[in-house]
Amino acid sequence: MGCLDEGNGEIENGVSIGCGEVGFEEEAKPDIAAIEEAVKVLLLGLGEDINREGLRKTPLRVAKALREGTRGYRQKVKDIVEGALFPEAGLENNRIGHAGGAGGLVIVRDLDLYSYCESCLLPFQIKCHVGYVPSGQRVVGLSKLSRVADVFAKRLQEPQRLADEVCSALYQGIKPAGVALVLQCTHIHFPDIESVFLESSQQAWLKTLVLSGSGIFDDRNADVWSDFFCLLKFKGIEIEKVHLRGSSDQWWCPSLSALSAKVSSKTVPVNPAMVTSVSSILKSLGEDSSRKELTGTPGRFVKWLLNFQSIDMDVKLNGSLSGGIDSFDPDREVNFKDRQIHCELNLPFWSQCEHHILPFHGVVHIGYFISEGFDPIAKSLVQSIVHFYGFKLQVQERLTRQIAETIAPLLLGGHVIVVVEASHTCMISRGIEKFGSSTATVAVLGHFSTDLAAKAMFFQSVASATTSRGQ
Ligand SMILES: Nc1nc2c(ncn2[C@@H]2O[C@H](COP(=O)(O)OP(=O)(O)OP(=O)(O)O)[C@@H](O)[C@H]2O)c(=O)[nH]1
Ligand SMILES: [Zn+2]
Repeated sequence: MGCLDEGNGEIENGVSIGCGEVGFEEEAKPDIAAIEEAVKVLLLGLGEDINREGLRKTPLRVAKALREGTRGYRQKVKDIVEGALFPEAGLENNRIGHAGGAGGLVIVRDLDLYSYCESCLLPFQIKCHVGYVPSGQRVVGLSKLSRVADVFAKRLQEPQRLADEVCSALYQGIKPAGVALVLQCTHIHFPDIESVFLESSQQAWLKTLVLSGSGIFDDRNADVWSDFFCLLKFKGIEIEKVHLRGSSDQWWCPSLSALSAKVSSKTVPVNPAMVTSVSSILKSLGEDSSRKELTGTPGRFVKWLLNFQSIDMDVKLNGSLSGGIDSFDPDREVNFKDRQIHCELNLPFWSQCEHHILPFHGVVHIGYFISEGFDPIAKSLVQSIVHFYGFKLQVQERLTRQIAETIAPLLLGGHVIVVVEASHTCMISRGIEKFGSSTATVAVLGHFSTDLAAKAMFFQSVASATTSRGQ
């Protein structure tokens, strides 16, 4: 079995590689109790009752999720790679060419990883493609490429540094001819109340792609890179078609964008006790909260969280509700002879699961009957109702019910059906880590609970809208 040689390389934030070891100088174990106390401060800052049913265990769940999400600080590359280097012959009697353990390119593609964004503390998704060119007649166990990538993903990260750290650790750990990485990173959009109400068509995702190479991949124009991209193309990953983030890109995290900084400076001032508690969470995780990339992070995370307090939104919603409906006549029943089903489909929403304070987001579909002579509810009002209930600490079933119960009184007879489709970061980035999973919930009021044909008609409209959304 191959063994690791001494290798020293300094990686930023005090983490160094010594004989393939990667980890903080001292063993940093997150202080779960301290993180729980800090999360309670955040919940109180949102105007929440920390003793209510859904939130009682939330501080502990959040502390466990953060500990899990930063376990990389406590793992060592050496423990992963050592014992997983296998002797593998190259070409016989030195024929010209390269293959096997002496020069045959190896790539593991489509590794799903999650990391915490160091700028805003939200989890971001990574599609990782990692490859190397073996040398010295030995190859590494394929799973170790993913495990080493996960060591660095399970930290507070930024895409380019993540790619460079994995590349460097593999290059030092395996001692191959070269290592290369392509990371396709996806960050949830960073909505703020103002801009969300202005243009609800905001896309929910921001994407970037970064590369890193060492050894024979050092030179971006080396032939071996075109071999690497060809093997990615077989999986439909066309680098040319993906925005390759360069140094000119002024920011990766949407919370750093000028728009977000400008708009959010207009929203409620950030609560200093909440900012201090996020700084204490960073310290409990063993991070150096004074390192330049982290100095603004607590404030940016609190600004994100303040989207989910419910205080001033009530005013906003009631204002539009009372002014919005003038044709409402509670006694007039729908004349089902000439009724139609009006659908509002693919209304975007963002929310935070109250169990883990992690985003879940997706789309809302709403159907209701309208009669001749009655106008549908203004789409902007329906979208405001969706955002009003989205921007709270929620569970998806409650969100679905609340939207239906708020819309029903605006309708003749109150007949409404609501479907919410969402992906839950808490089920993808941690815990069961089921990438690609999504949850749908339904609320039916009045006639939709008995009129199966009407319900089927609505579901059909959603199905065609979903296909057109390319889901
Ligand atoms: N019904 C429902 N459950 C949710 C929602 N968001 C998060 N959850 C669940 O909340 C539950 C919390 O369960 P706990 O066992 O207390 O916490 P946990 O140990 O973090 O759970 P795991 O996610 O299974 O690791 C999990 O099963 C989550 O999937 C939601 O919108 N609706
Ligand atoms: Zn971010």
